Amino acid sequence: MSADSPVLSASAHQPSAPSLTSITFEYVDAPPTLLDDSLRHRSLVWTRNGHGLVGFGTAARLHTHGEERFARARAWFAQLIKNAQITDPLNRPGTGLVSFGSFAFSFTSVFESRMIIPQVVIGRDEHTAWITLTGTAEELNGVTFEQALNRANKAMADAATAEGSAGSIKLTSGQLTAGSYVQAVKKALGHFDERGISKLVLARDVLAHSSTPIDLSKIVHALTERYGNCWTYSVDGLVGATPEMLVRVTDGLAEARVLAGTLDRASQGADEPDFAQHHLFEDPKQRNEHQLAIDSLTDSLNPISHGMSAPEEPFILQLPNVWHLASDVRAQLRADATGALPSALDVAEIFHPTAAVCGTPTKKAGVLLRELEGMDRGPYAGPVGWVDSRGDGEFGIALRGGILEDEKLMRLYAGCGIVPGSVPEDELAESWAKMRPMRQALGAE
Ligand SMILES: C=C(O[C@H]1C=CC=C(C(=O)O)[C@@H]1O)C(=O)O
Repeated sequence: MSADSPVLSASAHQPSAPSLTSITFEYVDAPPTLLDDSLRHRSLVWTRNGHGLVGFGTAARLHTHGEERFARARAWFAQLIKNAQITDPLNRPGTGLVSFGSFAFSFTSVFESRMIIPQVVIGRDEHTAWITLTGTAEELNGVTFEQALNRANKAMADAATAEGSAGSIKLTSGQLTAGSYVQAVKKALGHFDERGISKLVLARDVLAHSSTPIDLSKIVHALTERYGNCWTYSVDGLVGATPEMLVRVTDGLAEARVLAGTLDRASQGADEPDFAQHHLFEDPKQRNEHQLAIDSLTDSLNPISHGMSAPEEPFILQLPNVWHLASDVRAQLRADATGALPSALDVAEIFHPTAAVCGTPTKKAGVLLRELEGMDRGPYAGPVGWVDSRGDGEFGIALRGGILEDEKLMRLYAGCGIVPGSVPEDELAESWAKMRPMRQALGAE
């Protein structure tokens, strides 16, 4: 098996699921820095504080789009699990057969939502580490741990890019210039009453042109070092570090981190120690924006769960670039009539798009944001993460990131929740603050 093995792929029109074999080995004396050491230009990444998954190569993939993108992905993955031979002595979240996934924000997007089963997965959680190989039965017949380790090392070498000197970065406007973003925010505020909208999240994009090929492993390293508390992701050129967990499912327990309400840390004066408390936690506009995001999540979670716990008040999440109002919500998922619990992918579909990335009410906000942004968000603000054959998994919201459009060009995105009382120029400044992690990772500031 090599990165050049024929890829078993399926398109939206021919969703065929191959017969795969998947073998997991415990990696007993793995170094603590295992995941950081594994990051490469073309690796698939989901990591936080040194835990998570790094994948290499493609054993199978599905590309799909449109309104049925999640349903097709779920059906394909279910069929694939049914056909698979899985040997997994660890039986933990992220071991055994795993698929990475990245989904377009909108059903109108030309971006192809995708599921990718890597040939090699290196994983680590707080207790142990592992290597999973996935391929045909023939390829994996009699494979030992030492061979698995060799294959992992080979996959890492294949996924690396030639070291290039760090290039210079130039930022230019994307589909929405700074001026047209301010105008869009003004227009949004003017439409709220007549359209019955209480919150709209408007995004914009910026292009980062590099003088040399962009090495994604350098970006991912920079993000994990500085934003270790966020979930760093890299899937087929979509890369970033999101602070927002759409849903983590572990054995039927669903957990989400809802964010809405933002303050740029660069705006704090030296003589204002309680700055975030005053300007974020005690600000009625910010609290309203946050409450709308909580309501949207709990409305989606209620019908599929019981025993929900949501805090009465948010906490202040401090990141290197911004503060956010944050709330951690958890609930036990309900089994369906057949006794099956919803998977992380099922729940991601149900939650998407939350009011943190679309608005309230969802449908009306979605229509207005397409009108005012006039751009294709691609996978920005869509679910990104992984799911395993048990249904455990994690999907974050693809924020604070960018998409590699060609080897020297990356498109960065950021959006801001607009509510009555929002000041357009402040929202533009906030969008810059939200792009800071990627601008720094690219060396653009
Ligand atoms: C839409 C984004 O952030 C969301 C998440 C947290 C706080 C937000 C805000 O305060 O506007 C946004 O709703 C983005 O980073 O592109």
